[in-house]
Amino acid sequence: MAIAAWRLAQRWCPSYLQVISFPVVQLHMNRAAMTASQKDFENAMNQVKLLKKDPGNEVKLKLYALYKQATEGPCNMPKPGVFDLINKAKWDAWNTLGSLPKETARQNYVDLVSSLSSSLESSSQVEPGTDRKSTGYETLMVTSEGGITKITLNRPAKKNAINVEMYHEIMRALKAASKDDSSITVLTGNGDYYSSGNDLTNFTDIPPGGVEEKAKNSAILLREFVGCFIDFPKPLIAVVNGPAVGISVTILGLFDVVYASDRATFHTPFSHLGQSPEGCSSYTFLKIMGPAKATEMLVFGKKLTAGEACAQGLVTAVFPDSTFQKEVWTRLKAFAKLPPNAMRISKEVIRNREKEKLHAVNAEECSVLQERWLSDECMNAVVNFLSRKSKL
Ligand SMILES: CCCCCC/C=C/C(=O)SCCNC(=O)CCNC(=O)[C@H](O)C(C)(C)COP(=O)(O)OP(=O)(O)OC[C@H]1O[C@@H](n2cnc3c(N)ncnc32)[C@H](O)[C@@H]1OP(=O)(O)O
Repeated sequence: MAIAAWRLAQRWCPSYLQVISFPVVQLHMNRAAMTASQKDFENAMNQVKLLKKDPGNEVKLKLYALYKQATEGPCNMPKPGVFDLINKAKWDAWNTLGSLPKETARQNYVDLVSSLSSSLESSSQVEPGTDRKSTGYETLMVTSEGGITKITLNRPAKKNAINVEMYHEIMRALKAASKDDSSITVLTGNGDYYSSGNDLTNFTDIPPGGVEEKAKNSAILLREFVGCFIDFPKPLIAVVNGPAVGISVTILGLFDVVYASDRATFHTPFSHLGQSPEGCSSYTFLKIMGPAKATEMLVFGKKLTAGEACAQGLVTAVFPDSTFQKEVWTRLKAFAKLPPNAMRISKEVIRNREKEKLHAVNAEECSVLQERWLSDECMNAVVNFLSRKSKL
């Protein structure tokens, strides 16, 4: 069976990636050490064998990298030479995962295979209604299982920077999650980052109307995006698997629960970028941590550790990175078993009186930002990042 999968993989792989073999073979050697999640992992390997279409080199590299990370940990091989194209591509894919814990890699592997299984017409028989994967997302992985819809930001090579497509896809996924039969919704990131915030290349695609039109369109998009979080009707949980920057931090004030790995950091460097706060943080952060602490973050760009963010109320609980996924998902699975209508109505009672205020704050923040994006301070910061002169 393993050899058949390997042959299939070989058939899929065109020229320069031909030696990327699927890690099914090694998996069979590890059967003895199987745990519950190891079982899921093996099921995922079997799913791969049932795919009828080639998922493409990018996906195959992701599968390879996640397998290596899940079984061997962070990339420990010397970097291949520039002319060794195949091994360099594999090494790059693995190395991009940084210090992603083995358990997370295993989970991400399972999620990736699940999303492929639906989109590439798996021939396996999946019991209807037990484990649905949404297709048609380029920048996300979306799964719905056991009462939990999980939205995973999936641009790990770009530290899950949110490009225009991802803004739209997150809105679409949230709208779908608000209507599906899941009880709770989770947002998390694939790879070593939760998200590096707004993709700074968003500012480079200038329409015929020039930078003013770009700023206007961006403000409209941002307002709609944040509005989806304000209005989201079910319990919304952030599983912050690694560092979070910019808008991925500010919208946390609109989540109901925020769980963080102790590897996560929280950074809103708006002044450094010539920008101003969004995601309703100019209101929610003040309520959560008081004006002085909020000012340190939002005006002076102080980066918080997960422990500090928890002490200040932005984060609900922090877990050691090594047990993060296990501990968090145990909790989430228990929450998902609670009566869904009671949870939705309780959220409504807690949040509804603030909604109008939040929409007004959102509108004001977007209008201020629309001006900021046209400032020299902002344009210089973006140019400096894009010309590799500065990072956070
Ligand atoms: C519609 C518009 C709405 C706007 C809403 C307003 C939102 C505001 C914000 O979110 S402000 C925050 C913006 N984010 C940043 O300024 C982060 C910029 N990134 C960095 O400083 C660094 O990349 C880092 C500290 C996050 C990580 O550093 P490091 O570990 O050294 O990794 P790399 O820099 O090599 O990154 C790998 C790869 O990812 C690309 N990348 C990372 N972050 C972004 C980003 N925010 N935008 C675009 N690209 C990003 C980086 O360029 C590398 O790409 P490459 O491999 O070189 O192709």
